[in-house]
Amino acid sequence: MGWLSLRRREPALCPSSDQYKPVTDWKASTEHVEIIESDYPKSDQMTRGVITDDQYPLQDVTTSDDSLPFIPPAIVRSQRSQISKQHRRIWIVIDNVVYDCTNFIHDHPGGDTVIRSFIGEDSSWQFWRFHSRSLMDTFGRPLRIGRTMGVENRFKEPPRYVGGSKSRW
Ligand code: HEM
Repeated sequence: MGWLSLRRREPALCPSSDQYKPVTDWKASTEHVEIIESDYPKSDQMTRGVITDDQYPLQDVTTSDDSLPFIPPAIVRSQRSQISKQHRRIWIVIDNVVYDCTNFIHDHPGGDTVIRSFIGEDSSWQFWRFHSRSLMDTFGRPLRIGRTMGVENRFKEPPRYVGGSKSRW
């Protein structure tokens, strides 16, 4: 992995004319190489999308969001395409925190369909339309399994108009 840049060679002396002649060919050189840990699940996880309970356990409610273990976005998203119900984890993302609703979904007062429609996706703004912070602390916090980055919301949040000006809340 790295940046590949096209760098122009230094002008070469042309023996016939004793003048510098611009060289027009371009040489590719690797300017910066860095090894980063792959964001992608290992190939067997990628094809099967199978996550076991003990791989990403529920986290203690006293753990701060910042200290939660990082779950690569590709692993979070892979739950969406996991068709085997037996292996599918019902993970949703709210404000870059991953919640495992696999067991909770059956008790969700808003029904299971809404949560199911966000498996492996961000549902932040939709969540905050129906739940308060204290509700999140009581019912959501115990479902946290990790934090992530770059998992997107499929829907653009419609603007809210408060007192004549646009507001998110
Ligand atoms: C961490 C995940 C979630 C938790 C812990 C959770 C928890 C709850 C709780 C406790 C209620 C009852 C609220 C009350 O009685 O005032 C509720 C209602 C509801 N939830 Fe969730 N929820 C979650 C995710 C979602 C998501 C992703 C949606 C999708 C938008 C959603 C939509 C709703 C709806 C529509 C209701 C019914 C609201 C009403 O009847 O006024 N929830 N949820």
